[in-house]
Amino acid sequence: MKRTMTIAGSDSGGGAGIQADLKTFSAMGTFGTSVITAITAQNTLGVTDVYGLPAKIVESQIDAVMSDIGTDAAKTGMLFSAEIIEAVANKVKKWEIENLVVDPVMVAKSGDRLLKEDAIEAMRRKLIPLALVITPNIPEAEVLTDVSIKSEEDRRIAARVLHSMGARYVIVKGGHLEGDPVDLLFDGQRFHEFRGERIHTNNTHGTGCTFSSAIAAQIARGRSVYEAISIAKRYVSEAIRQAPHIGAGHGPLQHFPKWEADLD
Ligand SMILES: Nc1ncnc2c1ncn2[C@@H]1O[C@H](COP(=O)(O)OP(=O)(O)OP(=O)(O)O)[C@@H](O)[C@H]1O
Ligand SMILES: Cc1ncc(COP(=O)(O)O)c(N)n1
Repeated sequence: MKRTMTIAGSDSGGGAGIQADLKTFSAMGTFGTSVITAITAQNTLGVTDVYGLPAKIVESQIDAVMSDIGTDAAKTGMLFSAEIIEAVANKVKKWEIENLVVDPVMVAKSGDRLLKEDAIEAMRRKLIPLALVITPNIPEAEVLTDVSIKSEEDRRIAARVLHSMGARYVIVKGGHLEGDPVDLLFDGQRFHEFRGERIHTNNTHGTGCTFSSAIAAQIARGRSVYEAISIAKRYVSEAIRQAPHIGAGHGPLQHFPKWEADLD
């Protein structure tokens, strides 16, 4: 069985973070392991408290997983601080993790901050150069590149800047745009658009986490980055469509046991 590791924050509400990642890994037929960076007290309405863990325990969790179980791909989500980002980057190098998907999580759907302001430079310099795939949404791409994205041309410029920082594949997600969500991939040479149909709903808590985890799991299973993104997009759409209507705010998605089995 292929192995997938998430390095991310815990969401007590079960909709995003580590919890969404493990559900997605499982649905994709991979064995998921988890490295927790921060604990959030969170539900569908928002984040009421955050406790960042010391970088040392993040490092020892990675060592514990890698020294015994290993991984075929990994993803990062909420990394909270510059110290944690540096610790993760060092361990990714030490353990030679090449299939790394970086979801540069900065704020929750509710608007609460999940990454300290002074950690953005560490993300740019230490982690992005190690990424096989980086999956920013539009506001994250703007913060990382200092490009204000007002048009499709601006989005392409931002994707090029992120590629020049060292990420091999850049996908700037279109969930925050008006109309049907189109995600833009840049592989260093060509642009490719992944088109979806907008589902009008409040149940979108965890879409970004689910998307990046599904990409990591499909890469672990040997698919190309293009195939992995296309499968991840179908999975997220279906997971939004069948969301269970839990909580009074941005509700979580529905995950599907053994979804992978239906693919081939
Ligand atoms: N309402 C929607 N209907 C269909 N697809 C969506 C919708 N919202 C987001 N998506 C898709 O979900 C995936 C995640 O994108 P999104 O831009 O929402 O990520 P995100 O902004 O990181 O998530 P979040 O805002 O929860 O942090 C993308 O493939 C996007 O196109
Ligand atoms: C612990 C944690 N990590 C990430 C997110 C972002 O969620 P999304 O998947 O919606 O981008 C979150 N709300 N909480």
